[in-house]
Amino acid sequence: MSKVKDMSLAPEGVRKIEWVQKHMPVLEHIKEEYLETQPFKGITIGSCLHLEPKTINLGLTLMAGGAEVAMTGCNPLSTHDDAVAGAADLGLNVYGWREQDDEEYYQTINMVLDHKPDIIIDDGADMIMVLHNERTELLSHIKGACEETTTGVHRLQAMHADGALKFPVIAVNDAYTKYLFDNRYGTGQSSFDAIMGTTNMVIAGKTVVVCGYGWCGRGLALRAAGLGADVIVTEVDPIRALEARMDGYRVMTIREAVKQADLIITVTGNADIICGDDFKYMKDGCMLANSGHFNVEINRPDLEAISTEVKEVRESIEEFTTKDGRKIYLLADGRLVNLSAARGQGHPAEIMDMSFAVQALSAKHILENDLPVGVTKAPDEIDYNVASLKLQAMGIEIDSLTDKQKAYMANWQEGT
Ligand SMILES: NC(=O)c1ccc[n+]([C@@H]2O[C@H](COP(=O)([O-])OP(=O)(O)OC[C@H]3O[C@@H](n4cnc5c(N)ncnc54)[C@H](O)[C@@H]3O)[C@@H](O)[C@H]2O)c1
Ligand SMILES: N[C@@H](CCSC[C@H]1O[C@@H](n2cnc3c(=O)[nH]cnc32)[C@H](O)[C@@H]1O)C(=O)O
Repeated sequence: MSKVKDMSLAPEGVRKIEWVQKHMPVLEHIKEEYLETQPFKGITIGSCLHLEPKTINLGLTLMAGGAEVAMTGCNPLSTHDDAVAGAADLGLNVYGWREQDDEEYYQTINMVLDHKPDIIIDDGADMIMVLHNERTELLSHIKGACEETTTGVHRLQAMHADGALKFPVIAVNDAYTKYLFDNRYGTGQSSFDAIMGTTNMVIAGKTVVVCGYGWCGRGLALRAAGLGADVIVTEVDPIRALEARMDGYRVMTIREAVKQADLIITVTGNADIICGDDFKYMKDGCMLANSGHFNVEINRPDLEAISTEVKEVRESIEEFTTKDGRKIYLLADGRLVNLSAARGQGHPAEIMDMSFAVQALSAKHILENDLPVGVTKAPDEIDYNVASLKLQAMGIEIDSLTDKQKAYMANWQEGT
């Protein structure tokens, strides 16, 4: 069963799915293995992930392993209508379309839950919240869940600390083969890809402010510098601020940074990073984008409050005219720009290959192990397996420790 916008888009969706499959060798390897071993026979898996070709390929991998798969999106703007039509054609249960309102967004989450999943794969924890708040009759059926992103992991950890979480969760985000590549290089590349595609503007010579120097912020700052920008970082963590400075960026408060910015990108996972009077200090023409979470990092109501007019001047670009006559541009409604902008394609396939390989292996790990209620990291074996398969696919060989080296490293007596 499926609910999508337009099934006539299926052939184009299938073409796009086939393209990413050529660039997701680790997931394809797992798919072949699952086809033989059928680890999910009799199991239903429900997912709430950005619905686009790479995610559909994860769904197909789980289906190849014997699962009944039901999927919906984790963001009202990130669904690709052709990819979901293609997914429905290929036998997945898929519910979603681009530009959902809040009601439709939660309706389609509930449609997935109607399949009575044994395992949940979430991105941002919205599906897990619906399960705990509204669909409590399904809780005892759930064997466990996998969470894709930093903010989702934080929400679930907070939930567990309150004693509210009712099943085990694997923090897929916290796997090395996820955050070191997806959050850093994925967000760095796909955000600029979306910003440049949306605005058709140059980055070289601009002052770009990156708010938050976590894994995503590091990737964004690196790409901004590589594209020729003058990069400013804002932080609240003194260690990360120091690291940003020694990595070569200017570091200052947001109030100072907004005065100099041509482009500001928030990526903190926190709310109100740009709010209130910050908008009053911005230069005419300043552009704002968020690559973090939801649409709360840039406070849109505060920007509206100082504006006399708001209009869409180009796809995914709104122009706010302030009372003092400046123009400020907000991209993709302040939702994560790399996925929500009409031109946002999300991370490259080679990157999602690793993130989704960790998802596919973690789902199997939940089934095969009696995990405690709480949030745990994916086991190291999964990480090393994914990294080794990725290196192999890239044609890269590395050395192994000799017995003499192993003995040396285990020995505490040998000195200078
Ligand atoms: N766009 C994407 O595709 C994508 C990919 C991965 C993660 N994410 C999301 O991006 C966000 C960041 O993820 P991460 O892995 O980099 O997290 P992280 O925890 O590694 O980094 C977040 C950083 O933001 C800083 N911060 C918090 N409040 C701040 C404030 N008021 N001002 C300045 N800095 C502040 C923190 O100190 C921290 O260093 C999360 O919401 C995550 O879910 C998005
Ligand atoms: N529901 C939240 C989730 C934040 S998305 C952040 C996650 O998106 C994931 N992501 C980035 N690009 C893609 C993609 O192309 N396909 C599927 N997931 C992606 C990535 O792994 C990251 O952890 C929101 O919409 O605001």
